[in-house]
Amino acid sequence: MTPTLTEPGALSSPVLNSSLTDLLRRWLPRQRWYSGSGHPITEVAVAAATQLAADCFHLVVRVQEDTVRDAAHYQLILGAAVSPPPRLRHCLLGSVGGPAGRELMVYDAVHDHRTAVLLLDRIRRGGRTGALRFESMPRTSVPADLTPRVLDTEQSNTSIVYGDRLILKLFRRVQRGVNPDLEVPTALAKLGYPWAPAPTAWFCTVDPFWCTLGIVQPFLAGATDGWILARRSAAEREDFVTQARDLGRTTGELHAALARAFPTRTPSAHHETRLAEEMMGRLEKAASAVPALRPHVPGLHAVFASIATGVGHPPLQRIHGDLHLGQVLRASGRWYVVDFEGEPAKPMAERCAEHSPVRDVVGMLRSFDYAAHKRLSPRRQWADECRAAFCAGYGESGDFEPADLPKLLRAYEADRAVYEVLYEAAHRPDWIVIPLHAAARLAGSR
Ligand SMILES: Nc1ncnc2c1ncn2[C@@H]1O[C@H](COP(=O)(O)OP(=O)(O)O)[C@@H](O)[C@H]1O
Ligand SMILES: O=P(O)(O)O[C@H]1O[C@H](CO)[C@@H](O[C@H]2O[C@H](CO)[C@@H](O)[C@H](O)[C@H]2O)[C@H](O)[C@H]1O
Repeated sequence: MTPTLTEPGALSSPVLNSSLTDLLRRWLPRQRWYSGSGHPITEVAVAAATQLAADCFHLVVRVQEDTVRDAAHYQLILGAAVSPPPRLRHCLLGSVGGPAGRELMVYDAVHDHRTAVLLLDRIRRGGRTGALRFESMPRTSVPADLTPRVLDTEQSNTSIVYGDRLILKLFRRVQRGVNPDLEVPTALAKLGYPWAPAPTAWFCTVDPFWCTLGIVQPFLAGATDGWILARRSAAEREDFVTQARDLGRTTGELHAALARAFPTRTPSAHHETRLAEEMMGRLEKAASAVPALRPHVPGLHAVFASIATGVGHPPLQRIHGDLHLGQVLRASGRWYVVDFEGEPAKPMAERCAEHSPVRDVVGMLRSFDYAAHKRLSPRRQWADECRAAFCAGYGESGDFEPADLPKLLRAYEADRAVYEVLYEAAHRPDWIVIPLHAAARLAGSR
């Protein structure tokens, strides 16, 4: 019989635990979805473990980084075997000492199709396994026997597509509470809003705290994401104005639906002063982490200061929170919006709070800028046309005309570019030139 990670006491044995956490300390920072600060990891600990199968464990691990105040938690599903099949070679973490002195190879079992099948089956049946809770929407059912494939797109989490009918997103960095990617589309579906796939099922844990771990939605087969479409169009010098205007309209409609589904708030008298201070604070932090941003600090400060005296602000409301071309899918001549998780690096409470809808507008404006950047394709005019068309479309269905709020738009765009500088520094240093270029433009340095 194959010894496994799950033999009684094996995972909790100090030997295995320490060799597993040593492996994790090296493996985690290399994962695309790891959202560390760049500081060295000082401690990794298994915060909760649930056995899913004889050779497969669901784990929540706590990761503490040097000089970072709060530890982060990540969801992992790990398998272990004395000699895993070659198809799992690409997702091996390394070996740990197993029971009876035998070496076990540990792998990221999310990439094992047996685990993917097991997970969907577990979700389909509902109920509990240890600390895990599996739930479905009333009057929905999850089909059985769908063939899984792990998506290989660039993403912050890990998604598995089942038979081109369902998509399961497994959140990697998890935070206490309901994830807005479950909360928001569920509330939109209750209103009958059709342009965000409605969750079919989900699962959560109660250990080490209550949090959403994964959601299942219908898969929009044949859909293409906006980033691919826009990049293709920019590279081939094709017109994207009609799609951009339609996307603006979709964003305005989305905000109108969100304002019906959740409370809205009139900004206080001091809102813009506080907002300008927050933006300056984020800029200071980013500039101390990324020296290349420093020359633009005075110019960006002036941009933020320009809103501090009050420029008139639309009501605050729930928003998408991380809207860009990769979050919209074109299917049957319509745009659909996905991924309501917000900026993954922000604390959950902040992501679930009311914000300015202008933030989503500039998210998309920045995305057109990315798609047309000369590193990718030299088309400034293409971006300007798309940005104008998007704003015009937004004005047709949203509560305000973006073009009427130039100072606010510029300040929010600069704030988003500052976020992107940090994001690229952490994940794609080769791309940092794109938001740095925007920071320079917005600061008036070029
Ligand atoms: N319902 C869906 N139908 C088809 N494709 C989807 C669906 N939801 C997400 N995707 C695809 O999966 C990718 C990653 O999903 P997303 O929710 O953005 O994950 P992450 O938060 O990890 O970045 C998207 O860019 C999109 O291409
Ligand atoms: O993984 P998420 O989709 O939640 O968002 C994160 O990753 C995005 C990149 O995959 C990042 O978006 C940035 O790059 C895009 C092109 O790849 C561009 O269209 C966006 O405008 C730009 O912000 C996003 O910021 C980040 O939160």
